[in-house]
Amino acid sequence: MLELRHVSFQVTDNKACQEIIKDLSMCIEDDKFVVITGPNGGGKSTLAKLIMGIEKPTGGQILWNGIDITDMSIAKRAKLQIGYAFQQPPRFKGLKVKDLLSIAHGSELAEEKCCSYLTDVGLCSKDYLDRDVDASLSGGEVKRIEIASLLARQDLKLAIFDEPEAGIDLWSFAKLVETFQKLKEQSLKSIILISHQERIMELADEIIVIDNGKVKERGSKAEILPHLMEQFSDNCAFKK
Ligand SMILES: Nc1ncnc2c1ncn2[C@@H]1O[C@H](COP(=O)(O)OP(=O)(O)OP(=O)(O)O)[C@@H](O)[C@H]1O
Repeated sequence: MLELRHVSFQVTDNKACQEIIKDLSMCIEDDKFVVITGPNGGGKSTLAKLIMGIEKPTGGQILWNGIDITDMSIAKRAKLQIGYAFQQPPRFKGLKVKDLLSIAHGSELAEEKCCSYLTDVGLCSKDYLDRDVDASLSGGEVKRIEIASLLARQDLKLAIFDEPEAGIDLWSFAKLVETFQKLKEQSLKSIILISHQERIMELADEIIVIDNGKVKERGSKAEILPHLMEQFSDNCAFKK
């Protein structure tokens, strides 16, 4: 179980202090598929980065299966089987896609297995295995390779996907929805998926709305989705 206790995160910008996450407490139960949503700038990615250790909270505690991970490095959290796919993934000059997938997997992956992870994210695998994960890939390609590398981490107990739909075409998005549906059915890990997409929210066991650095609402999709769509239909934060 993941537990956040009174977590806060402040930054100082031009001498002004901004509180991005505000005394936020929540638990994510094991093997749940949780979608985090909410308006742009509400603090969703920051929250994901705090869970992964990319940012350090300025207050509060984060516990993973009862272990206090608040001050742990990203590498240590990765060893505790927590993984994160960035909203804007990094590129690795000189590293081939098949090698990235093997590194993520933790051992040499057979070509056939690499291909199946790439197919799961809507990429025609044979075209990509030997490509470098560098600036020659488009934004949507690198994004899907990043998601495939998290899928290749079979040991994960908590997988965090930050807006997997961002920059992805409609055909690949349909494939991704199918892949997330399969992950949910396997029920082998907790999944936190940050998304604005109704079709992804429909997969959720639970939806958490983060707004202005706080949990604004949380509940089942039956409780949250209908009025969420109503509430935000005018400001285009959510797309069908
Ligand atoms: N290191 C930082 N320094 C200054 N401001 C920051 C920093 N990190 C985040 N912010 C600000 O905090 C707010 C929350 O950012 P965050 O990326 O977490 O939002 P989000 O909910 O993921 O938004 P979106 O839906 O647009 O991806 C934004 O206003 C952002 O500009």
